Amino acid sequence: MQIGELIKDWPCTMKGSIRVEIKRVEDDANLILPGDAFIARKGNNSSGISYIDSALEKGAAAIVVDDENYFNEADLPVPIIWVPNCLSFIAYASAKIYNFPAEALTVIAVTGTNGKTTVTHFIGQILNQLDKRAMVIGTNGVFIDREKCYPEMEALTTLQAKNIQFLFKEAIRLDVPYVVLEASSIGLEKHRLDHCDIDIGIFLNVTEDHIEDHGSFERYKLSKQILSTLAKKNIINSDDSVCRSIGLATKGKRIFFGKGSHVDYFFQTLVDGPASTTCCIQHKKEKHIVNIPLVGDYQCSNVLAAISCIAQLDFPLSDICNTIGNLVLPEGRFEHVENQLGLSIVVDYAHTPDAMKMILQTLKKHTKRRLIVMFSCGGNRDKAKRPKMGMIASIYADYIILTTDNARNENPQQINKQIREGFSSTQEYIECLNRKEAIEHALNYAEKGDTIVLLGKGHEKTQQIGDKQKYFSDLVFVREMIRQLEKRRLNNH
Ligand SMILES: CC(=O)N[C@H]1[C@@H](OP(=O)(O)OP(=O)(O)OC[C@H]2O[C@@H](n3ccc(=O)[nH]c3=O)[C@H](O)[C@@H]2O)O[C@H](CO)[C@@H](O)[C@@H]1O[C@H](C)C(=O)N[C@@H](C)C(=O)N[C@H](CCC(=O)O)C(=O)O
Ligand SMILES: Nc1ncnc2c1ncn2[C@@H]1O[C@H](COP(=O)(O)OP(=O)(O)OP(=O)(O)O)[C@@H](O)[C@H]1O
Repeated sequence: MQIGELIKDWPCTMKGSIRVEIKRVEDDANLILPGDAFIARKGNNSSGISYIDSALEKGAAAIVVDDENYFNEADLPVPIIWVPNCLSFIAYASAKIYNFPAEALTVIAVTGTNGKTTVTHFIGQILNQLDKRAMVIGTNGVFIDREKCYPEMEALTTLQAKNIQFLFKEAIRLDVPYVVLEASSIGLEKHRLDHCDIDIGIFLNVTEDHIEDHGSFERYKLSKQILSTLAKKNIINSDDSVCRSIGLATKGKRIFFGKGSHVDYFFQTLVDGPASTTCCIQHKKEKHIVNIPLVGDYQCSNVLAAISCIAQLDFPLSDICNTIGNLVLPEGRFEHVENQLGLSIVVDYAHTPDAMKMILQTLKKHTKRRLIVMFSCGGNRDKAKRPKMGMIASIYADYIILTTDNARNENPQQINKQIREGFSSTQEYIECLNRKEAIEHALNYAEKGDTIVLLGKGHEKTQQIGDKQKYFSDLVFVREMIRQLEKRRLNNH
């Protein structure tokens, strides 16, 4: 596409020829290929302007900036364009280069502090069972019909706009009509979901997370709210007060789901078992009894979010309800680890106060003996949630193992000290900073009938210490340790 065509409907100023051919838009100079337009945007760590020379060496055919002074003074061998905001331009230009692919797809975006990965995967699984192909994009990666693909994509909850638009184009090429993606507050604020032609937006819950990134809870909420303006129809959890207020302020079409019988789709828990939950799902006068193979009211709410969404795509509610018995959680979410030690061992991704409360409340209810909780909090972010998570852990746990969870540039001992501010004075705990040793300690400390829950890392395969990502997987390590313990106990008999 010629650069003139690319920018003709966008506010901008240009120097140079409008006839230069552009293949893609790219904001990382390291990834520039000949014929790309390099978007030299300001970042948190550096400015893309420092990388213009490198982009030109790699064959950039045009440069886009949002720095007016640089634009005025620049004298480059290729066209240069000034736009008011590079991030919003990159979303538009990526969509335009691929001929606005989202318009040919059904796009569903799920936001919320917790449950986005879970609900996007549920929607994908239900669509598959209804014989529809679906692409799911989010924290755990990109999946087509439950197969992981595009492993080279950066691990973000909401991918950069250039990658989302590329995947939309891929979905069309591969004949996948539904794309379900996670909408993080950061992704929404950074325009990654602009020009995605979102058919349905889903609001799960808004509690505390990323407050330091946004500056305040109010701004975090406003970032989430952006989705309600991008989506043609919004599906809102009426049990969450912030979501409800966003829903009520929405001018477009909206559907509410939750526990109250006054909402469009509601559920009532009939049997709350140790491995599954039986619910009555109701829409107007239509009622269905479903057996959800999951525990916890919050999971029923996640399932209802997915059901309400698919029902809006004109699938009969009875057909949708028939698929619920086969739902499985994504990797690292309430994942039971098989063992012959007589223990219940769960790996979970909870890393916010609300998520922690949900999982610990659920586990406590179904634990035969003691609940042993291993966790810490991430470094360089959201300090306020540390004592809150400490308090929640202390309410439910019989024994706590404080460890390290992406301490980044902070001292993990200091992080754990802040967590302990929330502990009750009688709380039994130990600190094992080495995560491997912490898991080992949990397994050695536990006795038959106890429940161990390893929180915070879920599916993740790395631990960030300083600026380095080191390999670590709770799931891999705990399985390995269990095997060794089982062998040792067998030999001792
Ligand atoms: C806050 C945010 O959006 N950060 C992303 C952003 O970084 P940045 O804007 O600070 O960019 P920068 O590093 O200062 O660089 C400025 C510009 O120079 C370019 N550059 C930089 C270096 C270089 O050698 N060459 C070069 O061209 C960069 O590509 C960029 O265009 O652009 C980077 C390059 O694409 C991303 O890797 C980075 O995401 C980082 C990995 C990240 O951790 N983001 C997190 C905070 C994030 O987005 N999280 C949300 C929420 C998750 C949740 O809900 O838990 C998510 O949706 O994932
Ligand atoms: N509806 C919910 N309400 C509160 N907590 C939840 C809910 N659903 C899941 N959780 C908890 O949150 C954890 C993370 O779930 P999930 O990965 O689905 O959320 P997410 O919003 O995608 O998280 P992230 O944005 O960090 O990727 C789960 O392991 C579980 O402990």
